[in-house]
Amino acid sequence: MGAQDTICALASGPPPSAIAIIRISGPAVAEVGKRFLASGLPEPKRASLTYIYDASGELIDQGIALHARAPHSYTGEDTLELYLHGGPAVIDHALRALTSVSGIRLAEPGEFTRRAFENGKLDLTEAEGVADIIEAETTAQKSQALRQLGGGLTEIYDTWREELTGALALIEVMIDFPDEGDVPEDTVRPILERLAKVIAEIETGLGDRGVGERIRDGFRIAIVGPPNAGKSSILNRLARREAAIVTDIAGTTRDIVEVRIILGGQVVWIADTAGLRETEDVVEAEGVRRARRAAAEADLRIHVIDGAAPSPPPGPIEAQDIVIFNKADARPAILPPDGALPVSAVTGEGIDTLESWIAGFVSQRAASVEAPVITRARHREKLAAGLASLVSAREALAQDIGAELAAEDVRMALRQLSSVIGKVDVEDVLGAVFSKFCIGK
Ligand SMILES: Nc1nc2c(ncn2[C@@H]2O[C@H](COP(=O)(O)OP(=O)(O)OP(=O)(O)O)[C@@H](O)[C@H]2O)c(=O)[nH]1
Ligand SMILES: [K+]
Ligand SMILES: [Mg+2]
Repeated sequence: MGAQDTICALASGPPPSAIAIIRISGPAVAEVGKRFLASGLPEPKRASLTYIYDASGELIDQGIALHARAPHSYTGEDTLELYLHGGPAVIDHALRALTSVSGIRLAEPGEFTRRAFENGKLDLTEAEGVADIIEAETTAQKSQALRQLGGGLTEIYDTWREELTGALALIEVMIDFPDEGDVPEDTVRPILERLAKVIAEIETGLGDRGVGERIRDGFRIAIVGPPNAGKSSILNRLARREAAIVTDIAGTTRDIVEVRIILGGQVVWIADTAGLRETEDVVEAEGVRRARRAAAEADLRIHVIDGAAPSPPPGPIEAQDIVIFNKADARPAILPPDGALPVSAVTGEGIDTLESWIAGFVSQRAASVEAPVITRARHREKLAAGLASLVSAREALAQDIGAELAAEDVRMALRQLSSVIGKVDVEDVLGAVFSKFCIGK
């Protein structure tokens, strides 16, 4: 897929729609204007109403053409957008006509944005912001994507890179003038200060409890408790559908059943899990193992006490966790413990309160980090690796012979940070990032 190809795609939603936008980018745009548009290629950035014909002179549609000249376009190449009537026959005719021209083909997913990246219009985190804003379902996701698209992460990484480049230059001075006796403290101190600043900021970024990733991908909540406590019944209440099987047989749920809902303005994944108990049954035991893992990985646990047969919770309860006392409709065997929310999955009692507790938790957690530095696992991995290199550079500097090692570590850290924004050897990363886009973006 050479950059000399001209690409085209439907950029608007699936037909039928009021308007279909067909996007074309690449060197053949001028030819398309000449061959297909009755009034020729319009002036850049001036909308022009025109008839659009195919190569055999058959009318495709009447529509608006909008042209942008390289490099003043989204992709950085010559582009043309056609606003047509959004019917399947129109779209099909237009795309067939365009791709019949040699050098014009249909775009791969994300290829327009990939070209924008390759032409320096966007860095990688900004390109990810483009993908995220299209996927955004909540206002929180949208704001986060907009911040990223606007260079919010780029700015942070650029500051770190600048700081580290400065540190590296100072270390190289130490290496170049090695035989002046002991390295004076004045030489090392500014280097250590720079490293310490970046290390502290990356540590803060990594210690955000995954808020940026959760806003983007959803918060994780696990419903846990003994068999037959009513966990699946609670899940079904929250999901407002029969997502999980409910029976009076203890050990009904084995696999994790996950439901995605929006609460407190956040995407929330609620996982129903197998009842926790010792069991000889291999399948159930595997379910229990998965339940424990889901509980450990969740941002919040909902511990379900069986009001009809209470027993102490089998798993650890963390400060933020919610404890509910289910089957409040049945004559409870004991009073609900302090702080436990009486609920009935059968009558629906207490479910509203449970939802507002969950909403309160996720909106508070989301607001606990003002501007997350990490919004994807990809960022987290690179940052963690970069941090390790910087810590090792700091240790090396503490030793007399360590300047060479420290320089290598700082260079390594720079590479890790640069790859987040796509400034170094990123071919593998690019494939992974852009293939997840929709076609036409
Ligand atoms: N009276 C009453 N019964 C309930 C309530 N919630 C659940 N039950 C009943 O309790 C039994 C177990 O419910 P489930 O939702 O399958 O319980 P579970 O915790 O998912 O069970 P396992 O998956 O086997 O661990 C079923 O017969 C439900 O109808 C409730 O609030 N009140
Ligand atoms: K059950
Ligand atoms: Mg169940």
